[in-house]
Amino acid sequence: MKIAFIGAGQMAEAIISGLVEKEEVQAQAIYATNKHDPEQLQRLTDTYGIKTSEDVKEAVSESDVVIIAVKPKDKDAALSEIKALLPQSTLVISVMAGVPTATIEAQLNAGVKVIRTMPNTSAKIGLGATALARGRFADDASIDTAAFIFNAVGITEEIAEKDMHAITAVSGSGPAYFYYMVEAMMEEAVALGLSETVSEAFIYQTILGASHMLQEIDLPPAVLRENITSPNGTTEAGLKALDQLKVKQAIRQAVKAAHDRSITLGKGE
Ligand SMILES: NC(=O)C1=CN([C@@H]2O[C@H](COP(=O)(O)OP(=O)(O)OC[C@H]3O[C@@H](n4cnc5c(N)ncnc54)[C@H](O)[C@@H]3O)[C@@H](O)[C@H]2O)C=CC1
Ligand SMILES: O=C(O)[C@@H]1CCC=N1
Repeated sequence: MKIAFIGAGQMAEAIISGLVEKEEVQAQAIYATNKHDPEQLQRLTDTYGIKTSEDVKEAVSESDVVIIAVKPKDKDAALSEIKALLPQSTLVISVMAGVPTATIEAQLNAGVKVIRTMPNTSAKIGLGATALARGRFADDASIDTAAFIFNAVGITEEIAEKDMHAITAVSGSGPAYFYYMVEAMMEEAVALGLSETVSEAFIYQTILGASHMLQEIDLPPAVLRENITSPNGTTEAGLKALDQLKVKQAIRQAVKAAHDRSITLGKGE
């Protein structure tokens, strides 16, 4: 399978890195293109052994799958550039937040097969989570192809397209919220006198352990939390501070804000 990436930034690199590492797709069967950043293209070639070019023509006309990985604001330019080059049989996969399949279909040739996805950057290490939604002309084979690509870099699930905004808020943006929490914990750990090295080692291991507990122990997060919280103990004191500052509501508001922004992004705002 030959895959062309239109847009070779953070998300494209995460997918490319995961794919090449897993050896599901040959590096030489991956073609990446972008705009105004030849250094990034050269770096991708040097790092992953893939083909790169600023000229989309060869990449698109030779590929079975074209992955649109530009920012939503750049979609019109990117889609109009590939429209005439795209063979009818090519599957178009979008990773763009918010952008409906109908918008992409309207800007390409009639009947084009489109799969909209929402991956996350953890694809880079094979631990991504990618939601898939089919466009009007996509069939089971289209979903199978998209699932093959994204299963190589994590888990996948087909969902209804209307749920894409919610999944974007939860798993597309989600890693950033955990990094934010780690940044805050690191800052206070150092303020309390721990070295950066010790803080990093213990906080990273703590988040890894908590994640594995959620995955491997058949208990809801609330029970796992209660198991750590001794009456009048340290955890209770910490959680009280979180409650007083309404952190739960703040996190819910963050997810809602990301969801709402996905909707407006999709409208081109
Ligand atoms: N970064 C993330 O965590 C995630 C990003 N996404 C989506 O992935 C897409 C890309 O995001 P990032 O990789 O973060 O952005 P980025 O800014 O790192 O990369 C965008 C790339 O598109 C290229 N580009 C711009 N206009 C172009 C054109 N007309 N033709 C070809 N290339 C063009 C740029 O040169 C750049 O390489 C966005 O639509 C975003 O919503 C989805 C899930 C997660
Ligand atoms: O912030 C964004 O718009 C993209 C989509 C999901 C994660 N990053």
